[in-house]
Amino acid sequence: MSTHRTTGTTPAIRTRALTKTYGTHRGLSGLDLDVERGEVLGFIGPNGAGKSTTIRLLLDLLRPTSGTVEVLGQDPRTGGAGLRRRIGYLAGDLVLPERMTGARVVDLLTTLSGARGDATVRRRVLDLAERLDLDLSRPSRTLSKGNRQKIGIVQAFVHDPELLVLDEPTSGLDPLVQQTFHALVREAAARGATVFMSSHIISEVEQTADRVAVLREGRLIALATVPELRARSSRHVEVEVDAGAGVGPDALAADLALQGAAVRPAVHGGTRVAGEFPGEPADLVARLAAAPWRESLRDLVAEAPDLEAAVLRFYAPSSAADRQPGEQVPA
Ligand SMILES: Nc1ncnc2c1ncn2[C@@H]1O[C@H](COP(=O)(O)OP(=O)(O)OP(=O)(O)O)[C@@H](O)[C@H]1O
Repeated sequence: MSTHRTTGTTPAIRTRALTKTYGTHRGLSGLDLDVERGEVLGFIGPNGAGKSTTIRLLLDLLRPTSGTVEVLGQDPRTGGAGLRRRIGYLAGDLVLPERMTGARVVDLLTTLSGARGDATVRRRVLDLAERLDLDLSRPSRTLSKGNRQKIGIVQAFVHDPELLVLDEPTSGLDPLVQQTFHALVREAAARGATVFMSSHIISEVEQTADRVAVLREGRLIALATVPELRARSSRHVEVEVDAGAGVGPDALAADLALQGAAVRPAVHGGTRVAGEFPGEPADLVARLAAAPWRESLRDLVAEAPDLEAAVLRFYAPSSAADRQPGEQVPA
């Protein structure tokens, strides 16, 4: 295992005005981003937002048009093999040699990344394969997309790198394997590794990410912690009171400050409304406790906050146009 993780004083990743254009086409525009050591950062954005471009710039697979990038305190351009060995990388467009077995591919890639084929690494390969339910004895060409992706995950994690850079890592994985993957990310973070992982949907990163950076059309349009996003997103709430309470739907919605309230069929023959509650759970409890109809409450539903909806507001062209890069999620 590496001994120099969490000892660095510089961020694991630092970009300043990082820009990449493809001819006249914009790939990434002026990215300023610090990813702290030991942090899990979810890098999300719709197709074509510039996620893979950023990742390739971090790994010196692409060169910036302008701006700077530092990875583990070094310039990826000059860091060479020494720097690469400290990084576990899963490519978004993973291509595997068709005839090689999973075991051979992992062996080759771990050798290239500098992890010698010692007993610790061999044990780690077998452990990862077992946890991911991956048969290493089969040639890559006979594997499904999800099983190929597992090979990519094994080779990224096997040498316990200081920094994991993962491009759409859960692509093709079934929900059970996704849970195993999230556990691997949490374990890596627990030992002090930094994880930079891209996705186009937040639900894939919210379980593990400390912060989420939202990219759209090559620009960083939001950077927030998951709790901040959660606090700023609304939750779907339904309340139902006894018919005998004589409370109308408008009063119910007003007492709870529900947004976009609509009348719903009442399960128990009373009055039922549904709407979005934008505050914290404690605010909802306080409003319920203060409501004149609280003794007549028959049913209550309060769903988990919809982070997807909160983030989708940033994807909408109108919301992004005037926002500055890095601006926090508004309330
Ligand atoms: N080699 C290239 N030549 C020209 N344009 C490119 C090239 N690579 C990327 N682009 C363009 O740059 C923009 C950003 O692409 P990028 O692949 O970084 O986005 P992404 O966020 O990773 O998207 P996805 O989620 O679809 O993988 C897109 O408009 C894309 O068409």
